[in-house]
Amino acid sequence: MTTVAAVTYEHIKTCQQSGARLGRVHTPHGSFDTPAFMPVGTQATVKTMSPEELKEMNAGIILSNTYHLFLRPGHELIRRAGGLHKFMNWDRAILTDSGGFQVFSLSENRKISEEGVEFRSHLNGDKLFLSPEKAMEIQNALGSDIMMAFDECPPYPASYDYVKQSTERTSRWAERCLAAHARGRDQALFAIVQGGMHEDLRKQSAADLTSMDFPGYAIGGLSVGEPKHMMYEVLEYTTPLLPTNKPRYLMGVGSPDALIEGAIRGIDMFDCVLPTRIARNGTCMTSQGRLVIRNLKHADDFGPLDPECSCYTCRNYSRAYIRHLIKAEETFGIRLTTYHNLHFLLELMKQVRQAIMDDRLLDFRDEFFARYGLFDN
Ligand SMILES: CNc1nc2c(CCNC[C@]34C[C@H]5C[C@H](C[C@H](C5)C3)C4)c3nc(N)[nH]c(=O)c3cc2[nH]1
Ligand SMILES: [Zn+2]
Repeated sequence: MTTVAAVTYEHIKTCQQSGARLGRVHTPHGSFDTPAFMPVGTQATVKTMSPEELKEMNAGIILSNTYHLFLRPGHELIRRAGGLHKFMNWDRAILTDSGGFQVFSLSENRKISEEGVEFRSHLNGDKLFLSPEKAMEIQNALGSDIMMAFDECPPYPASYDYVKQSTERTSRWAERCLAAHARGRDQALFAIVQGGMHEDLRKQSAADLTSMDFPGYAIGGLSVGEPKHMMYEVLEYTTPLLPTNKPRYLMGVGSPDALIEGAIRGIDMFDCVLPTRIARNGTCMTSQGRLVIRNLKHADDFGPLDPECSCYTCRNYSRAYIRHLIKAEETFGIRLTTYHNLHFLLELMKQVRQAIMDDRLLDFRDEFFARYGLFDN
């Protein structure tokens, strides 16, 4: 695993049929192929998975989070532990989100100002404050390979004027993040393009941020309840505004269909809680679509979750057994569904990369949808 001092993007080829790109992202903790799905580890763990299991399924990068780790156990403790990699025994790449999104989705009575966001902890009600500078301090303490700029993800729907004010503030915050980011560390700071569903605001945000020359760019403000076709339209006019020699990360996406459609529109990196979250109530992604293991019809089905899957769960356990564990609320049950769902998405991205290599990603999409049925969220 070659490691490099900073984060760089290596373009390998462009799919002649779809325009999607095959690449590799190199980081101080190893490289990963793109388009890539990044398993999410909210509280310094990908729930119920060990680092060894994540490596077994070839996860090259995982996500963690400023907001949750700031609240508990506190970033200073993790700094004293030697950083997040050491703390959670993960020696591959880590990306941390900046916390802004979670303040809006988790905490009560938050107050946003030019300075930053004041909010109450969703754990104990303590009054807390996040700002571009604070978000940089926390992520520097965590030692993640890729840090995200502190931004505001506007709610959907929102007025044009609200999105305009918010997007312009996010650009000013990005400048403050750059200034505050401890220089000389081998951590890469990615900017986050906002602008809601408005082409002129997306253009303005992309122009502001690309003029500051970040090593990578995320597209934020999507997957916030807007119709899928709207998200794809925004991607179609936003991705081309970003440099081709740097990674593009679509935040909070997504379901299998959205991963394929995003790759077709030039996205390299994705994160989504879906596979781990739905696994905890026994819902599994399979090559034939969504499978709810609690359904009675699986009670005496001694076949695997997915006959086409080669994962540890599908090689060793039956639907009947997994259904029993989930009904009995045995934690081994959600370990098995989580392992399978993560493996499914990581495998799907491997097939997407192969389809790009073979210049046939649009054909792959049609074949996938024909068998899968559109995943309904
Ligand atoms: C779902 N749709 C969506 N997500 C979004 C996120 C969070 C990405 N996931 C990181 C996250 C978020 C939570 C849950 C897990 C762990 C940790 C806390 C980090 C993934 C976003 N994050 C930022 N900074 N900005 C956005 O515009 C944004 C838009 C999103 N739209
Ligand atoms: Zn499986």
